[in-house]
Amino acid sequence: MTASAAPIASKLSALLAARVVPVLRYTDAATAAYAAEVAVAAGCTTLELTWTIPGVTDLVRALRDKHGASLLLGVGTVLDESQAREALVAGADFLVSPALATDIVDMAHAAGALCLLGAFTPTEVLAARRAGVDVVKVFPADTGGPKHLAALKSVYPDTIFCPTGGITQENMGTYFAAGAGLVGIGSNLYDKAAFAARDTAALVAQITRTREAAHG
Ligand SMILES: O=C[C@H](O)COP(=O)(O)O
Repeated sequence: MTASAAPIASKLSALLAARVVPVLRYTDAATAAYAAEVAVAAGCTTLELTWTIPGVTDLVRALRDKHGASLLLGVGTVLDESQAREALVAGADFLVSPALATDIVDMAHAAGALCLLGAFTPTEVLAARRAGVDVVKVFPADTGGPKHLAALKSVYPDTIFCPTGGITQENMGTYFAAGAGLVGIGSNLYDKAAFAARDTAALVAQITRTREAAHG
């Protein structure tokens, strides 16, 4: 495993400090690479690259080579041990699954990486906690909204929640108020017209505003 030697605790601190995790889900690697560079230019210190990006592990390596250990790189939509292993070998700092893929938690930790598993119900959150996850990804967040998150937080106050799915710059404050430790933003992070036009300056300005809003 080639995950950075930084201890898991410091990676968790860095993830929480970021507040917003850009979730890059694209069907081609070049578009994902562009989205990653825009996010970094806007000051994002962490990125989640979904397994659905062709050659995602090559992209992880390329971003690591270019930006070093200070950029916290996660691989998302990890569904099984084989994907987890490849992501960790590529140097992922964290793994994210949309579901209770409890078999990848110990693998991540053994490689010095964090693990975020998806859960939606109180029973699923309990299973995620028992598996030792670092953060529970409440997915899909907008199905239950901030009230659902607040209800989960009320019974699991020491769990770090990362609602993901339908989060926007406009609504993320309601999730933080409901107890989110951080949020994942995918399709709403980039203005679609600006992204299509590859208007980097506009995108950087927009994402900078989102980051600043997340820090209150
Ligand atoms: O894995 C998470 C989702 O792809 C992100 O959802 P979103 O695009 O609604 O933010």
